[in-house]
Amino acid sequence: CGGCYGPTTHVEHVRHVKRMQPSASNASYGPTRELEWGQLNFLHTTDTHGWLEGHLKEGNYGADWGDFVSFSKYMKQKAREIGVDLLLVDTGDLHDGAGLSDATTPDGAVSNNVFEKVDYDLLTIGNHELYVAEVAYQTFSQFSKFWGDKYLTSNVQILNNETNEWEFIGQKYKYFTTEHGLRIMAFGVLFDFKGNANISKVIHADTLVAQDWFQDAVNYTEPVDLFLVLGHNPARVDQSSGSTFGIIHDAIRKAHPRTPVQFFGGHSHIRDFAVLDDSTTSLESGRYCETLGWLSMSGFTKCSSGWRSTSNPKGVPNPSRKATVNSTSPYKYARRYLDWNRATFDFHAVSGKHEASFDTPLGEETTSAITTYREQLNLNKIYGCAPQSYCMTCTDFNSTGNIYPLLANALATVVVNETRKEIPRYIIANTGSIRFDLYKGPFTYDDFFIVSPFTDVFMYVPDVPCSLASSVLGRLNKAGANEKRNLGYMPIERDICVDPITAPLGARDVFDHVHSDAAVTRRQVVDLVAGYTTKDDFGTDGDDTAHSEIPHYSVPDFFQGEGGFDEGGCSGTADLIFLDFIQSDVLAILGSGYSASDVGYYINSTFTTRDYLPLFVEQSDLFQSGMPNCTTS
Ligand SMILES: Nc1ccn([C@@H]2O[C@H](COP(=O)(O)O)[C@@H](O)[C@H]2O)c(=O)n1
Ligand SMILES: [Zn+2]
Ligand SMILES: [Zn+2]
Repeated sequence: CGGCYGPTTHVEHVRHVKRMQPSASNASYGPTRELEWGQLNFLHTTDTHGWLEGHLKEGNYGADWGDFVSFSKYMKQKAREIGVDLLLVDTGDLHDGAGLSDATTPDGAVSNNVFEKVDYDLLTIGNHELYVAEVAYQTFSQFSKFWGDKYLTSNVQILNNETNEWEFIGQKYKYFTTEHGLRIMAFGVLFDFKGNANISKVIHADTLVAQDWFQDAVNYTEPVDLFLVLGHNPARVDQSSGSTFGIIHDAIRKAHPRTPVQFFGGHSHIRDFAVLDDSTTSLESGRYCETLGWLSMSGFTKCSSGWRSTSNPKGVPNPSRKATVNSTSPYKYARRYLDWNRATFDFHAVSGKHEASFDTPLGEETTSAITTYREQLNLNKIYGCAPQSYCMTCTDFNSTGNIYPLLANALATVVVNETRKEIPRYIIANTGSIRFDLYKGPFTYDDFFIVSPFTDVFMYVPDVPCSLASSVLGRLNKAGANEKRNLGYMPIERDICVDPITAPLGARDVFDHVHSDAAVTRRQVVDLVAGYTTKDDFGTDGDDTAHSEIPHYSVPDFFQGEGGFDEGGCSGTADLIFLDFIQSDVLAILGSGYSASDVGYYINSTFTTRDYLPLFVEQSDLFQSGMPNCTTS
């Protein structure tokens, strides 16, 4: 391809990138260790956020949902062959992050159909299924009905608009017996989310555990060999994570001091594995179809559980670690974070077995359906050409390689009310409204959703004294975002501070390396592709493919664009513009002199965070000068 792009060659480029995924046959990159299979095994997805096409610009995460359909089918067959159980589980956040889920009305209208091709055993709901009433109703009336008793929402209700009664969106719990006899009690618990549309209710964990039905399920009349808790909830239970798994764990432990409890979490978008006690562990499997989580455990006996197969499958490695060093419990565990690419799937499926491919007819149909939907939604249409890559956290917040200075410029340039354009303005957004890096080269319709998927409206307070207006950003950042404060949630910063000048592989190089099509080719020079380098409670060997570390710089909670100022800066008054999503944070900073009655639409009720970047890209020389022959090189 040689880096050549144009409206018609882009799709070919996309296919080309998919074929450039790391090859399992090249020993210098990719997985090298077989998975440990236990008696009970899990494949876990979370926070897919519509990325079902896979990462078209990063070969290392380039498998699509069809590939996963095929791989998961293969793994289920393998589990049967070796006489063990394999459960497929998902922990929510299906929307807001890619064109396939967000370019339809409502979000998820086609992507949910694609998602449903995987034969999940259990699923639970994420906060992104609850922000918008229409999406919540779609989840209730379609998605939940499709999955039936597999969709667990132990603490989430919706107002049924036909009966006017509050109903659980899915099932409260599920008691079932696996193919090999394990008796499992499962729950699905969303963190104590407060931003849900008011047609839904999130029952907080401390209330949930006191409810009669929950206590009855924990003290079930039938035997339980394992409690399984899926939750859109950080896996790690510490004061700063905002996870409510600790409350659920305590409630189960009060009744069952030794029965194993297995948690699967999400929401904080990280790879993590936490040990809660001798027979309780908790796995979180990343985000955006970058990670497929693997958890296996053994230790069930025929006399003390319903298990009726061999104690450990033969011909494969088995879980070998107790949860804690001094554990007296019989359970042993293994966990792995698989990179989401075909080479990884291939390695764990067909490699060395002389089979041509792990693809199944349904997997291939799913891939074709994704291609068709993308064409129908015009997701490949190119709107501009990014002259360089801009990342969210791999460079310093104020540097030219960071996305926020670019977006501050975009806010200043295009968020303008023509009738007030002479009035100085501060435009404040939350950094969390930006969801992904922006890559050098063709900037497509899909990329608008990938970078800024939400529909948060630009509101404003007119004529705020400059002394006050100019202080709001700093004070907001000092206070932190309301949403995080309510949750007790602190972003989990990796303990990395890499100086781009002195780092062995400098920040700039790492960024280019990670984000370039040539990344995989360059592995011969740098040995490892940059990516996840996970440390969890079992150590540093969880990443199925070893990576070199990506620099990570922290970002404040808010950023702003400034427009309409003359050389003297702000004197007199200014318009204070902000997103409706952060209105309560802004009013809290403005203080008692201001209330919601002072707030109006700055442009109109439909101009949102989805609109400003497209406008900027179309208007700006920065993004138009490389057109129409846009290249990545
Ligand atoms: N309308 C919205 C909704 C959410 N956000 C941002 O997303 C964060 C939550 O995302 P998760 O995938 O972690 O659940 C939230 O904290 C906001 O930063 C937004 O900006 N606008
Ligand atoms: Zn998420
Ligand atoms: Zn979430």
